Amino acid sequence: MAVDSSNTPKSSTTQHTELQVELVASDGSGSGSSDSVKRMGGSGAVVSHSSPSTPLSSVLPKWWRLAKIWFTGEERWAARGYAAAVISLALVTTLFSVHISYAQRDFSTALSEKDVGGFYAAVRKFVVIIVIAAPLFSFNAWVEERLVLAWRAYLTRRLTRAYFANRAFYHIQQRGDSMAAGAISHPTPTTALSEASAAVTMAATSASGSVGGGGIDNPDQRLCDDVGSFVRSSVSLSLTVCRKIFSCVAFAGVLWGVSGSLVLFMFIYAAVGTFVTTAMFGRVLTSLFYRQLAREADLRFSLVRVRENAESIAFYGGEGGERVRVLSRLDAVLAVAADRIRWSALYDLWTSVYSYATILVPSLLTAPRYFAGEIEFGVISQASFAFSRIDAALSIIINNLAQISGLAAETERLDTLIAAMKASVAAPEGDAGGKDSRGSAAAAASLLLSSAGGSDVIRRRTDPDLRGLELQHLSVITPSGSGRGFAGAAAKLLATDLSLVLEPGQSLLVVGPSGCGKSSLLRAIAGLWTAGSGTVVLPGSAPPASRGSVPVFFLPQKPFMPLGDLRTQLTFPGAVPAGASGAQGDRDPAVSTAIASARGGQRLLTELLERTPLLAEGRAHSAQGVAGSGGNGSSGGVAPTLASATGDGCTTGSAGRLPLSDEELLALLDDVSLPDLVQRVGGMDVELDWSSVLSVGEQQRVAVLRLLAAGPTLAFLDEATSALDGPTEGRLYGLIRKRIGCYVSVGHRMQLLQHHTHVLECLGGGVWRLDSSAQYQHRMAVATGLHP
Ligand SMILES: Nc1ncnc2c1ncn2[C@@H]1O[C@H](COP(=O)(O)OP(=O)(O)OP(=O)(O)O)[C@@H](O)[C@H]1O
Repeated sequence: MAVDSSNTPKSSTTQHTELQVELVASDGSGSGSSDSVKRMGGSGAVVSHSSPSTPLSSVLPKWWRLAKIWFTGEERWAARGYAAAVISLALVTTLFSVHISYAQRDFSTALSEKDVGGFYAAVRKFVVIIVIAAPLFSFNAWVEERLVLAWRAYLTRRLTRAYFANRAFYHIQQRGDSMAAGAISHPTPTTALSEASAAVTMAATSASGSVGGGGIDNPDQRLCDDVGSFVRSSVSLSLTVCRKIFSCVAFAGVLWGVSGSLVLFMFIYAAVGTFVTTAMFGRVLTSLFYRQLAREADLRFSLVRVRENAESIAFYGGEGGERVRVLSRLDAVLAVAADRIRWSALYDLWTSVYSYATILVPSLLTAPRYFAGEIEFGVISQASFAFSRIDAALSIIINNLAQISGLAAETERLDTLIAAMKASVAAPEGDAGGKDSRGSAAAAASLLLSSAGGSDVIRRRTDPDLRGLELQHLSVITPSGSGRGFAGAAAKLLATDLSLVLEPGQSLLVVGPSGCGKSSLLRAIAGLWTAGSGTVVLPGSAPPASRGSVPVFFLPQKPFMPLGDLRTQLTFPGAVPAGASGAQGDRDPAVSTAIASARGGQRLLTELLERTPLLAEGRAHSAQGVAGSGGNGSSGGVAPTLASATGDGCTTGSAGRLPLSDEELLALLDDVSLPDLVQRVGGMDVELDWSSVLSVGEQQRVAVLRLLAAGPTLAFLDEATSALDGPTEGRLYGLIRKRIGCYVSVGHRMQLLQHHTHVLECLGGGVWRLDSSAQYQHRMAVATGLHP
């Protein structure tokens, strides 16, 4: 073990106290809105404000950006085929409508003239048209539904994959979400207009997706509900526009034949109506949709949290507080709903007045010519029909404003989700965005680092020959101005110029007071945080001919139990069920390329896409993957191995690992003192809510089993045995010592000392000290007076 002397406290230059710089929250959503935080009257809760709600016209380019993901992706021919089919059907059905108008005209004229023969001829014509048109109309509806389904499936898959690429889910969560306190506050406006402006302002919060720290609210809801509604509304509105255009052209011809002045009047009337409608209701309804989506997601999230933490809440007796919190979120939903009802009523009143006027106009304008004997009776009804069709076409915004507003809100929310994913590629440290977009937070971080003598990104690389760990002048700072509850928080220097080399056979225990930065050091090594400077060098490939064989494996503080059977728990993150839809190929780089356009993202996403087929093929093909994984070690950049780190394990793509047989798993269960687990739960294939049925200590033993199964070159354990009794912890460390060549643990218990060769102690203010275990023990004994 080698250590740079600058890490010892004797250096006076490093004896500074905690450096703190006040940071201003910046917007990492990429939406470009500027945030400020204000205290709203009445509720007293903190609300994040940003620029006024986006006008509808600026949503169109964002909508197209989202729409073209499908239309230019790998399913583009299917997408375009569907689009061509529904547009053609819309055209055909419009032509049928024109025919129906002529049939109606003959029908009415025959009736008024008591022409029996003409009447039955018109009825026959009408029946023929309906017999052909009815199946066409329902076929049209069927194709439309299929299109919605195919588009939604594609878009959800693409966004979900991007959500998991480059750990976007982690960075987005780190940047904070709407569950921050201010998200549920509600203004108490006194007039309809102030309500409207409050709605607009509140909407901007969700529009930028930013609440107090540049994060986005409820990404899960965006992936599930918003994608579905976006697709449905897009299809329905696009088709409505197509139909309206066809109908406008077709019926304008019909109406022009009856009265040119009617056509002229129609256009002027519709233009004035559209202007008044969008000016009066456009922004308000759109912003109310934003608020509604965000508040409903908040309510659902608060209930999910209660379900996930049911036992802790019950132990604390915290149900009273939780009930109030859930009900306050319900109040926020209801308040938005009440606003919407009020504005919808006004909007309905306006559209009714507008529409009723159009019923009278055609009769008023054509009746004098009928009375003069210039036109027959049927022409009046045909003119009314054509007039109503053109009116419907020209009043598309007036009649569909509610749906347009909803689509605008969903477009904005998906657009900011993609922007947040891009930011994860550009600035994976969980900071408030890329270098350029970080604004004052970045400036403050740079200031902090310049005092620590660094750049502002921790570099990581792999060395195929390395069997241990190397830290070169590592400085780590917290992601500032980000994260839940960290909005505007001061950046904190956790390590300054830390250098060490850990060799095979050596092990390091990281100790220090709570909150000094032990786990954060592991976060920096794992690449979850990159704010800081220096270089982390990690093993690039697994030891030859070893079992599961991954170079590096992390066990986090909180064991993660995925959904699935017991085998999935034991082999996580190694096994992806064969044929699992989540692992289906998604090789078109549309979304991924968009996201990856930021610095370095392309390579990571390409790696992800390349690995996917193997993941999809699962256990059956994983043996071949081992052979392929030999070349994973690269000497520059972030190792693919680490790029996929999540949950308990950070392993080389799971495809690179040999599947474990049940016998091997049983033997490992025996090793980690869980010999009867399989029998107790009813078999390897049983699916349970594992985090509820297993004690925390049992979950930690399962996590250690995963580590032993992976057999990495280098392992990191962050208080991974903290819930275990002393003897069990000792037994597990005995196994780890035997089977893992090199490991780093974070822990508080003195008995862990005997399982480690070295100790890295955090002294605070970014200063660390490295000792051998014996030296450390001696120092402690002297400090506590046990040793002279
Ligand atoms: N996402 C974050 N954003 C900003 N600061 C953070 C974030 N996560 C942790 N911190 C802060 O970084 C500091 C170090 O946290 P860390 O989790 O590394 O502490 P630790 O030494 O492992 O503590 P413990 O022994 O209690 O687990 C703490 O002050 C913590 O509040």
